[in-house]
Amino acid sequence: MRVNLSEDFKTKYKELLGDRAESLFQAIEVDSKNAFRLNPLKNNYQNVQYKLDQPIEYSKFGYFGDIDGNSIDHLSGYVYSQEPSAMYVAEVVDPKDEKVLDLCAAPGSKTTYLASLMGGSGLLVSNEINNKRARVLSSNVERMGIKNAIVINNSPKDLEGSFEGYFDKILVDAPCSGEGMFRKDPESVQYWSPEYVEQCANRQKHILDSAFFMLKDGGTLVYSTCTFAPEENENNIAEFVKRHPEMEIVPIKKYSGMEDGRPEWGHDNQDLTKALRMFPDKFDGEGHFICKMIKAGVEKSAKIRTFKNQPTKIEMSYLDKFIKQNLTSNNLSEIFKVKEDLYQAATFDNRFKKLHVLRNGLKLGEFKKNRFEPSISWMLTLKPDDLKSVYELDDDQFIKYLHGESVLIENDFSNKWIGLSYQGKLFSWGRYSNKQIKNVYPKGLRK
Ligand SMILES: C[S@@+](CC[C@H](N)C(=O)[O-])C[C@H]1O[C@@H](n2cnc3c(N)ncnc32)[C@H](O)[C@@H]1O
Repeated sequence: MRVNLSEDFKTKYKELLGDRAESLFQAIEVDSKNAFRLNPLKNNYQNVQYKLDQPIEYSKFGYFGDIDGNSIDHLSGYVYSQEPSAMYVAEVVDPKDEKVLDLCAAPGSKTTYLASLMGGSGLLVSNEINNKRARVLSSNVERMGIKNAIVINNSPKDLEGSFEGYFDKILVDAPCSGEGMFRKDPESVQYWSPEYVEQCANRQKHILDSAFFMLKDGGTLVYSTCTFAPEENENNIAEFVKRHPEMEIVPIKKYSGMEDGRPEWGHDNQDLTKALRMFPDKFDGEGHFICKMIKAGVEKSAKIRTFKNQPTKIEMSYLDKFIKQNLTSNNLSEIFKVKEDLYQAATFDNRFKKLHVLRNGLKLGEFKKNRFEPSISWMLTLKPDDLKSVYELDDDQFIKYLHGESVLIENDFSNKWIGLSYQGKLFSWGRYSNKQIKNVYPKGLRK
């Protein structure tokens, strides 16, 4: 036995699923299939070293297969590893040029997928309550070259005060008992107990109520979990729509192997057949539940009160000089400063000022004594044509650079800040001086 399911767990699912329970238990013993997504925000984004011969039919960017976390495709944000079932969640949200809240967002699989679908338009608010996890979320947003996201670290309750009726779409990818992930992460079985399932259901209820409060009339709420537990899925949704009759469950397109939600597990609410379940004995992915709901009423846009904290004239001149020397054009807009850091904002809405913001849009760099120094986040959004100079590293130079070493080269460059690429993918700035590329790869990313 690879996964040590408890007797309580087995008894519960035998009661709920009858004869089918055995096939579920057997599926939990089988190795899960890995998958990854391409990132359409990148230049030539399909140009990756991995085979793209097993596309996932319900995902615009997903493929079955393994990726290597040390590969250039991963480091430069061309690929993101994601379990196949989880990929469908962002597709169900279907975000457009609008205000989207991902309320439980770390480590960022769904946020980065939402950003891929938004293609740089609209505002993506990626919130995570746990600070350590929020920082991982922020680094994934950076790696994937996302410009239109603000990453915040607050509790759902903290957000309510500022965002009543604000968002067009909200995703609650809730913290759950994780039963659907047992086969991918067998260790997690040890945390399971009937009481833990109840605790999760109770926490989810509060998160859902916060989401309801922040959703605009006519807005869409998508709720998802990676657990089988009816308490956390159908039952929670049935009670939620009872508390908030303005919410209507709406159908989700189902692909092969996807099943209807079970009304008998949720107060016999027949609308739950419109929700979606993925069980690993019938579906090529881990266990998941998704429900989509719409809030009654006509959409009206929340008024935005703006703030700005502009760089000084002299700082602007450092930035202009940097751009003139190193870039082919100046496409920046909406820039603002936080301490010495310069950002291109995802939002100037005042409401975010009170929150714990980890990044608002794109960090461009920072002002040092009498100059501007660019940040890697900016590089991860650039294309080779945006830069005056790009240097393609060979295999040895790439390994050295990732270690934090400088690299000697034959070429001469007339400018100082050059784009470094490997296998045609930009992944870092390099500081050129006298036939040497000085290492500026962030210490935390070195290998
Ligand atoms: C299932 S995970 C989210 C996964 C993420 N959406 C992704 O696709 O990468 C749930 C997240 O909810 C967070 N969380 C825990 N308690 C919470 C609470 N009371 N309110 C909001 N989020 C909470 C956890 O820290 C965790 O990061």
